[in-house]
Amino acid sequence: METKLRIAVQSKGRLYDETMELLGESGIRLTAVKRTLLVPARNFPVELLFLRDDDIPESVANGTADIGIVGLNEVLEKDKEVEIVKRLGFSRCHISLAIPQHIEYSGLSWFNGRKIATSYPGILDKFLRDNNIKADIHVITGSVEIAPGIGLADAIFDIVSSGSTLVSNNLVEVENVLDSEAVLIKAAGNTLTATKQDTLDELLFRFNAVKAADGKKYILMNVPKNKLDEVLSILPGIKSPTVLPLANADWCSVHSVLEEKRLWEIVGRLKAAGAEGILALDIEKMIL
Ligand SMILES: Nc1ncnc2c1ncn2[C@@H]1O[C@H](COP(=O)(O)OP(=O)(O)OP(=O)(O)O)[C@@H](O)[C@H]1O
Ligand SMILES: O=P(O)(O)OC[C@H]1O[C@H](OP(=O)(O)OP(=O)(O)O)[C@H](O)[C@@H]1O
Ligand SMILES: [Mg+2]
Repeated sequence: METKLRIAVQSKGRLYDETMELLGESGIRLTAVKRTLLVPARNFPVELLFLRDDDIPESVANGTADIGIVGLNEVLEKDKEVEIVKRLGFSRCHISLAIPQHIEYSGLSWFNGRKIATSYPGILDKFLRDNNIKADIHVITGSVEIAPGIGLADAIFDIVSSGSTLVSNNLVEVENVLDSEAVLIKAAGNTLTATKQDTLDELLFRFNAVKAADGKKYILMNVPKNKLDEVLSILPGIKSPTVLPLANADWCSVHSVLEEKRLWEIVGRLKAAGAEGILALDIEKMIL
């Protein structure tokens, strides 16, 4: 029996790079650069099945793959028998209704009787039914944003991230229907073999360690002992900061972990409090 955990991943596109980065940071090395559909890892009992993202939910539901990494939007759109094991926090976007900028939006009822272009008819149909709106859904697979401009539809329902595609097509987002991100899925109600479950547990453990380190910095500094209390009161620390003696008995070395977004604010306060020789380092993994 096959003992390798088979993971369906996007073969190219928006999810590909970050999926491969996450697997790489989790220590998984592939046997060869992909060009074949199925590539085993050389140091971990997994193999990657490279697919179009549209096919990932079905491949997991029917057991072709054991797990998959795909956008939540595709999972909901395809509506296959899969369950979400973990939200992965990358490829964040939302799926929204947008209308031409010049229109004064009066609320959801504006969509009654309108024609909406989308690549996500399943999610849109459910949203419209839940809100008692009767609109005409026009399915197109790409370049959805140009539909209103060429008279193909009154509005669109599509992926929005920075919003720049909307702006360049003179559209404005009026309803955010779904917040999406990459998710790890498995077949609903299906139990993996004990060996594959062990592999999945180890994989999730590593993903958590990679994610915990994300956006964190390790900082260390020299502090005069008479300023130690003040410096410690500035540091948020995970539990409590490490304080180590130095050759000069009047000084000590303080180590801690900070959120990167607060780094400059905290460093400024540490300097003012008397800390010197402050170093801020990247953290690769954090095992909590
Ligand atoms: N601009 C964006 N910003 C962030 N995430 C996005 C963006 N566009 C798409 N995504 C996410 O990445 C997923 C894959 O997008 P991509 O454009 O690669 O899909 P695709 O063209 O359908 O690819 P495929 O060829 O595999 O079918 C989307 O389903 C969505 O979850
Ligand atoms: O809000 P924004 O940051 O502009 O991102 C949104 C756009 O990104 C995606 O398209 P992508 O750029 O992947 O091109 P595609 O049409 O080839 O999918 C999506 O289909 C939107 O069109
Ligand atoms: Mg696709």
